[in-house]
Amino acid sequence: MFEFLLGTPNVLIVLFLLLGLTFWRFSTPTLRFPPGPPSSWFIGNILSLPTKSAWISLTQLGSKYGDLVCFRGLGTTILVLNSMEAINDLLDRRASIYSHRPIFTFLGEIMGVDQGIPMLQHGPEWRLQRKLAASGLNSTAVRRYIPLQEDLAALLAKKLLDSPERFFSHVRLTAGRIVVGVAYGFPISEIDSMYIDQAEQTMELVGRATVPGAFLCDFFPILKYLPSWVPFRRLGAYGNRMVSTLVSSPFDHVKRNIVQGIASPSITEQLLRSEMFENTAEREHHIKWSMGSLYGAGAETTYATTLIFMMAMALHPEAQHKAQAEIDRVVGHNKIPRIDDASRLPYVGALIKEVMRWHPVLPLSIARRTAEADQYRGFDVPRDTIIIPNVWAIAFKPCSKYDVKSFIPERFLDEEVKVDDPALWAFGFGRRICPGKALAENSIFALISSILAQFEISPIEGHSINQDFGKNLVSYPEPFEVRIAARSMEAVDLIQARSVSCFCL
Ligand code: HEM
Repeated sequence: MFEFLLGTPNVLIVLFLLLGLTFWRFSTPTLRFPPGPPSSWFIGNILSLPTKSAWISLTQLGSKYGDLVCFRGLGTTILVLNSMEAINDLLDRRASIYSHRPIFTFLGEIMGVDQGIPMLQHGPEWRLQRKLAASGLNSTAVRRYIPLQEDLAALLAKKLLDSPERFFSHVRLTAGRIVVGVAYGFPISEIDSMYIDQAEQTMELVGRATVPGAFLCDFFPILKYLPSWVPFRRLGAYGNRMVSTLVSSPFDHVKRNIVQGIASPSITEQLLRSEMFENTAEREHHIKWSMGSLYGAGAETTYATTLIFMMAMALHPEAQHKAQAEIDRVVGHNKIPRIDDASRLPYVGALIKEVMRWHPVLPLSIARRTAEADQYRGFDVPRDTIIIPNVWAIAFKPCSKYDVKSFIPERFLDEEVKVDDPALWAFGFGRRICPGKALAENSIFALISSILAQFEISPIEGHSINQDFGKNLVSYPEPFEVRIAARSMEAVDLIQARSVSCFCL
């Protein structure tokens, strides 16, 4: 688990553990904490906190202990929220207390990721960066990017036609292209060569750093002062350089394009051109980091959702065929739905909601931290408590009529049952709700409806579909194989013709 710390003298680790334990034991006044797994006097119950695929075990613990499950030890208190009611009460109605993020020493401080929106603490810098992002991502502003999203969906269709077996990498590239296109406006050829590869390598390291326990300095921040030759410090310095390049180079590129008069429309271009503000170094820093946050937050989630859709379609042909029949009937046979057709396609809408419910891509949302001590339902919640909104528990809340484990889009069309709409929980809560929600919803509709209209996804004969999922913060499917084939010869012609008419090439 602590592989990156190899080389650190073990005696130092033991010393820090003992110091932490002693401090924690004797510095906590008697408080009333929510229930949780049994505690030992010395180390509390923190070691019972599941790390991999934690959402499943935490949901099981929720059935035993209720909406609130508490873990304590090593100076840390973690409160898991297992219901919409508890999440809304705290993250929304008490947003001034519950909107900080946990402090990740390795990812945040050492790699420098804490300068962008998702990891910034609730305060003036975060507010400013969110405002900049919202100016280009609100539901009106994102209409500007509909042609780009529809073009990229068409290019994905062409790639799926040419080399269907490489669908993982095609979908990943498409999800990245959308976010980079919206944030910086580069043509596709430039995006691929100058951005995506480097972004993916950086995200790989970021993914490793979000696994709890991967870096001991997240438990004992004092370790960050160890000399720079210690392996995890060297890796951190390397990560810091990658993050810095990822954030700076596309921003500088847009600036140069503006000077040369060749910048395409994008959020960065719009912000830099704004006549209401002077582009001081400080404002440029805010824009650079606000835009630099979008790839990490927006590409993986869109990628994961599309892959989950593909797996679900191969496993549930009846739902796929109903959605295809609706598209053929409403939009027309051999026509690709436009994003503006979404409201006319209720079954496709329900299928997308079911994809998001069946396997939420951020099953534990993104954790928060309390800014001050609080009390809830008669329990104490100390300052700096880590809050985990377990949205998996909401997705899998038992339902009287439909099996929660089955893939049944109809549950969202049935007025007799009340199922919490993923639009209300999959994108987070309160002040920190996902600022990319409107863009993401358009992307997901464009990609999924285009694939449904033009392809048939099915299992490969003689092969079972691997249904394992990643266990990190963003949980996407492990490699699986499916057959992806054009629905007809007319569909092949349509895919060819549409892909050459893309303006973004
Ligand atoms: C299916 C797609 C997506 C899902 C499921 C998703 C979900 C989420 C969730 C759960 C959060 C945490 C909110 C909270 O703490 O309450 C979040 C934050 C965020 N998302 Fe998204 N997101 C998606 C796509 C996008 C896209 C396309 C963008 C941008 C282009 C984006 C940008 C962000 C940013 C910047 C944050 C940090 C907000 C903050 O900390 O204040 N997301 N997202």
